[in-house]
Amino acid sequence: MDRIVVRGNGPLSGQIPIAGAKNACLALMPATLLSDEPLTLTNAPRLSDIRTMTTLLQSLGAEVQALNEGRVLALSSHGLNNHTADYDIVRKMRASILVLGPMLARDGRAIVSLPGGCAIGARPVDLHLKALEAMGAELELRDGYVHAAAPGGLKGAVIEFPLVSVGATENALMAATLAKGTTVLRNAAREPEIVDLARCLRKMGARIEGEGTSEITIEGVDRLHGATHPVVTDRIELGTYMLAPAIAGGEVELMGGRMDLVAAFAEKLDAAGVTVTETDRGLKVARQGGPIRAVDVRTEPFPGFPTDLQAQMMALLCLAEGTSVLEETIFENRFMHAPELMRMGARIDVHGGTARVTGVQRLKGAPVMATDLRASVSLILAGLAAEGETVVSRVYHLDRGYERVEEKLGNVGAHIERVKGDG
Ligand SMILES: CC(=O)N[C@H]1[C@@H](OP(=O)(O)OP(=O)(O)OC[C@H]2O[C@@H](n3ccc(=O)[nH]c3=O)[C@H](O)[C@@H]2O)O[C@H](CO)[C@@H](O)[C@@H]1O
Ligand SMILES: C=C(OP(=O)(O)O)C(=O)O
Repeated sequence: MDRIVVRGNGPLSGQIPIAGAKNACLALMPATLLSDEPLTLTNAPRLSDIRTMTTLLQSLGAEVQALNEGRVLALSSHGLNNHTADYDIVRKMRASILVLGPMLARDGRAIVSLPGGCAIGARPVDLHLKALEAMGAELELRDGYVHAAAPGGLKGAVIEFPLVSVGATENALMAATLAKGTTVLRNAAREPEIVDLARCLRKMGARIEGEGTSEITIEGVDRLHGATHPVVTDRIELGTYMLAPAIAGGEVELMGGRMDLVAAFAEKLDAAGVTVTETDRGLKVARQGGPIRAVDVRTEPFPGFPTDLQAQMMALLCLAEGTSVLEETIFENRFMHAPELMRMGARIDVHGGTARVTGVQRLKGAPVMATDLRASVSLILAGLAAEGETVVSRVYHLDRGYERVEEKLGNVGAHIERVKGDG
């Protein structure tokens, strides 16, 4: 397995293009299951998670062609001939559960493996299942699979989520587009990826109002048709690369970046002593004159500070003047990067969902590894500012969500390379 080797070498300068969002694309791809007609997604990111969703959809009999070097995905569910999403694919990626709602809505049946927990938490899918049950689905859990049936079709329902779930909102939203009558989703997730999915579904003929607010209303229609849709910018890739000049110094322009996607995060950067300005091509990020300042961070559903940027923000705060308190409220076990950062000289105390980070003058390179995607990239960011060499192994986590990280950071002056071999 490959490793990423980073050598801290001072200020960065130049431009980094930001790709389409992994988490939007992973919800948009299953939307193809709602229609017989082709769905074309442009601005798709080239990531292993996208290849996993491709394999899953193909296993169901859908066609997925990657065109233009993977930037365009041409999907069609015309030949759908299997309604079972197999454990061997689903266990690799939790977003696989997003095929459940669409398959059930279109054909009245679906069998989908339960995804199981993962490194950052237990991550149950009870809210996805309850929402589908409220729409009239009959569900049975057998041998690790959800067996779902709605022989007479799904029916509109009022669904109030007890907590905000991105995935459950997406599954219910897709299912409701073909349900009979009106569905109201209350306490719905407001993430930009939800808005992007709703816009795509509307292009396919769905009748949806309220996306981006906590109440979404969907009038079911008889059928959806084909569409072409560009995947929204990846706000998590954007935020990650915004942290590169924040940590290493210098000035970097993030091409395609949008302030509305990262407003809560940019506010914390500003408080930490990092300037973010809008340009006509994206966002420009530069370190202000003085040291990095400690800031407190609490992760929350959008529009709050995203949990998917908590690990990367922690890397910055390891070098701040003073003590920062980071509170993780979304996932119960999302501080696995802390012990690895401590191996690089960071001072961090973790108690339950809270981490206290006391800034140090400098970090030192070390061999490190991570057990999830954002933890991995936080170690690369720390490596940009560390003395000596940082070697990050288990790079397959990184490849789930970052395309060519070494190329993007290398182009702005970072000393970073991918070494092929054992990891
Ligand atoms: C592919 C994708 O888009 N992944 C994102 C999505 O994950 P995902 O959609 O899985 O995350 P959710 O928003 O559903 O999870 C939020 C919280 O709700 C809990 N929960 C969720 C569903 C459920 O049925 N029952 C339940 O208890 C989860 O365990 C978690 O504690 O949103 C997360 C929160 O912004 C992000 O970190 C992930 O990157
Ligand atoms: C947690 C993440 O992804 P997933 O929900 O696919 O595990 C992430 O993108 O940081």
